[in-house]
Amino acid sequence: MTRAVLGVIGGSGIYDLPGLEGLEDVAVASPWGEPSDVLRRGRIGTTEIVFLPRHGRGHHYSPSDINYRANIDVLKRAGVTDLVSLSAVGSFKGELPPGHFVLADQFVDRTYLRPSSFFGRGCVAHVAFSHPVAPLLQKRIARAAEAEGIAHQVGGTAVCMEGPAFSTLAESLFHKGQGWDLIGMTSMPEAKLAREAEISYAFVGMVTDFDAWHEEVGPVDVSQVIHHLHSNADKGRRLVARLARDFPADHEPCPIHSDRALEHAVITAPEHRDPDLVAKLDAVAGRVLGR
Ligand SMILES: CSC[C@H]1O[C@H](OP(=O)(O)O)[C@H](O)[C@@H]1O
Ligand SMILES: Nc1ncnc2[nH]cnc12
Repeated sequence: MTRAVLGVIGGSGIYDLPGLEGLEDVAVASPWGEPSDVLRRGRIGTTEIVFLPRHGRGHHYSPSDINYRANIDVLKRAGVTDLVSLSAVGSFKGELPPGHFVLADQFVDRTYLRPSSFFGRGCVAHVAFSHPVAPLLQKRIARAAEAEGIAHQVGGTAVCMEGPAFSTLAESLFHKGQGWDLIGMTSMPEAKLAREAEISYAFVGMVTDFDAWHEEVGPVDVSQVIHHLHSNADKGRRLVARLARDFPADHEPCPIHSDRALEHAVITAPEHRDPDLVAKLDAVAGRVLGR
């Protein structure tokens, strides 16, 4: 049995988690570079929580500048077993208006400026990623949303764009035409890296706008986005508090093996592995690389 540690990545508008007991800030070093901020550790009830604001406190990293590898690496080093990603998103559906939460479980990666794997030359690994979200964690979040009376949809597809500018009208109509639900700028490569690090991951998209497609609403209005960011942030914090309150003491083995994703993934023969890369992988892949 592994003790559960609930990680929370706060997105735009969520730079803190009030209500943590026994709070301490811990600067965790990573061989992958600078994470977005120090980790804030604490407890809600008996559940251990580790919180990291994705853009840093003060929001100084743009979506393309975030060191996603360092963020996931330090969360792994802190013992995080289950990770909830909170993210402000645009919606492609009239029935998913600002204020709605969407527990997306599919992603389309349209980013192009971000390293998206811990692995590479000298240690190649291929993890399964057809189902990026851990179903038991998603179910627990859905129950917490229900209990808190937060309007939400379970499941959905989020496209991740590079940003930081919002989409053109043509892009927005194209994305909507695909039948996708949401657009954001940060789910990728975060979700992929969590899988490589064998952390069970779930995503909460908190809708702030209708992107650019909506004829009556028009283009994204940043002042409206910020208004909704603030009201969503309060609900997001309530959601996490409820999730934590009812969280099991031990990590629940993931039925789709998101917590064992590296079991057969490393393909480079031991004698051909780059010792420097293997050393950097101590936290993420130590379980299978024998470190
Ligand atoms: C302020 S709206 C655009 C900004 O908000 C989202 O950030 P996050 O996913 O961290 O909540 C979006 O991805 C953009 O970075
Ligand atoms: N319309 C949008 N496009 C991309 N990211 C977003 N985050 C919030 N709203 C967004």
